[in-house]
Amino acid sequence: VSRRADERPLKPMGEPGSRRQRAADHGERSLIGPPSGASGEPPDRDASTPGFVYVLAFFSALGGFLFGYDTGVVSGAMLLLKRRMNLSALWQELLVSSTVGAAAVSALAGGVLNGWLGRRICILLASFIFSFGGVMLALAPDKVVLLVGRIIVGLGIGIASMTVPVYIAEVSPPHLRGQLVTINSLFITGGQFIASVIDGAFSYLSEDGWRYMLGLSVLPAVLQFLGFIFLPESPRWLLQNGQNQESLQVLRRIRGDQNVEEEYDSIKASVEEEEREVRGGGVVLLRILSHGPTRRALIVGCGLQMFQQLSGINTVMYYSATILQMAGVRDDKEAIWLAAATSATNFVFTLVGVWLVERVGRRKLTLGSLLGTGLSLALLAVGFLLSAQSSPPVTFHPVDPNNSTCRLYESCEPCMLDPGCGFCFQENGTKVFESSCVPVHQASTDHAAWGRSELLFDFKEGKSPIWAYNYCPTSYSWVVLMGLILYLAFFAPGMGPMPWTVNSEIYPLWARSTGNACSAGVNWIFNVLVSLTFLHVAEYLSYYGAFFLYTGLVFLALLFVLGCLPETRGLQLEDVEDLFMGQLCSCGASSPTHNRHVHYIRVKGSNYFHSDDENSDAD
Ligand SMILES: O[C@H]1[C@H](O)[C@@H](O)[C@H](O)[C@@H](O)[C@H]1O
Repeated sequence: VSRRADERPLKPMGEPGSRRQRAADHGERSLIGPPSGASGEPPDRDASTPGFVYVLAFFSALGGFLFGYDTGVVSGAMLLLKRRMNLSALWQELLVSSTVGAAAVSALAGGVLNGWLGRRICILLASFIFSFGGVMLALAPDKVVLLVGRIIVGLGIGIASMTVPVYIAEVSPPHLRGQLVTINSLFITGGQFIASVIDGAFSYLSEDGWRYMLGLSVLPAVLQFLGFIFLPESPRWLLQNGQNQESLQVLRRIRGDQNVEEEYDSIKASVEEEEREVRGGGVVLLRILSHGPTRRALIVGCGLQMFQQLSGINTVMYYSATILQMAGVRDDKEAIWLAAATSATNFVFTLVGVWLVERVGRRKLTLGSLLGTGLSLALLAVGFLLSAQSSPPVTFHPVDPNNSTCRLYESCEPCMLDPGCGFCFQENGTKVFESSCVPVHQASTDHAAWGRSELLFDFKEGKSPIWAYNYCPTSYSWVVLMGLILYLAFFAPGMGPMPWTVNSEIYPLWARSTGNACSAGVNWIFNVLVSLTFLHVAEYLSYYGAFFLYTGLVFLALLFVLGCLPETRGLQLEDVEDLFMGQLCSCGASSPTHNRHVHYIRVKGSNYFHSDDENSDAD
């Protein structure tokens, strides 16, 4: 009967019996020859990390770019498409959410594909799917082909979203892993930013602009496909699949003149031990659930991804245009460019995350980010609350031919929360006058169903009324705007990238594909849930209520991370499992590397560690 791993006590790294020690023991039997770094001096990591690993990270992260581009570009494309193809609200919703839905399905299926075909083939497959879907979208003759294209692109995004972080984590040296995996998230937000710029640039081409917007993603997809024809498979996957020589060759290629023997031994020992421990096969997910440390890792991984989406990032990104309209930006074109500024903020602050991840570690970065995100959400909510309390009254009640609900509202707030109505008003400086609540046009939310000319009749010459759909004019918009900027500045370095980074490193090799598939699936499922429910939540709780709700969820996330997220910085992937040996919610407190950054050096078959205080800062 095999020993249950969750019954094993938590062992400090380097103690006899830890993975590291087992790897060192295994090293004594190594066939590869004496280690080159056995002098007792820590290896000069910066000098010996070859550029090739950055090339690998770049080509892989193009998958992140496509993820960001394809999810980001659709809002701008939809503005043109809904007019060109006369799309109903249902079709618009379908075209937007089908991609995210398809990504959820393919991320879940990606686990099996990853284990079976390997990371490299999966990335090749994803870039092929992206290219094919992109061509289809660019040439689409009608909305049905568009829908099929969007689903195909979504399938690519799902596979890429779970494979790329795993691949980067598996090829990176431990001291750079966090930074390189976080670059994938940087590429996601970079993709969203470029998409918003492309949306802005091509919005002037009202005829065919959407074809360029949707089709341009083919370029990075083809670049990634070509690159990966020449790039190697992950050495860890190769070893797991018995291709030992190939694995060693790849390790030598990606580590340059560094000593690869210890890493090779460590992976090999880990694979062998896993084979013994998880002998018997069966469904990997069931094995994960019945094995304490991996079950706990899965809870942490999925919890992080769930809370990332429950923090409302995609609502805030999507809603930024409306927030800007509240702040007085009334021109459509100007709003599009300012929305690009929002995604630029998200991008720039993700860069801060790349810089911080190896300096402060995943845990502190996530905690700090959550704290700031929660406070910014509260500020956003207060901004919306103040705006609601000073909501301008309806002063003009035109006769409603259809007796719609719009005629019942006395102020802008309930009127704008009703998806069937909009607020029509005149403005003198910040003073609102001659305002009414009228039904929105069935085909487009850009104008009212009727009554515009009737209203115009009453208004002063030369001044046309402003049509506000989804927002109310307010003098507290600056509070909301500040909340928005602070939100992005805090979310982007931590809660944006860390769920992806942490998931790429917390599972043992046998559970890595499935663990990442599940957590990426959770991310996509909550992405759909939050974006589809936002307007309904706002209808019941009002905007400030919705943002207070997100604030509460971020507070829960903070407790979750505080209790359950261990620090993985600087550890070899094979050692991370040891962090989950203890109780789930003691991870933060009992992490063996807490306040201690372990650095191992092999000396003639035995090992010891240098602490951070000595000479091994990972910067
Ligand atoms: O990490 C990413 C990033 O933060 C994006 O901005 C967001 O749109 C995604 O949903 C998220 O997974």
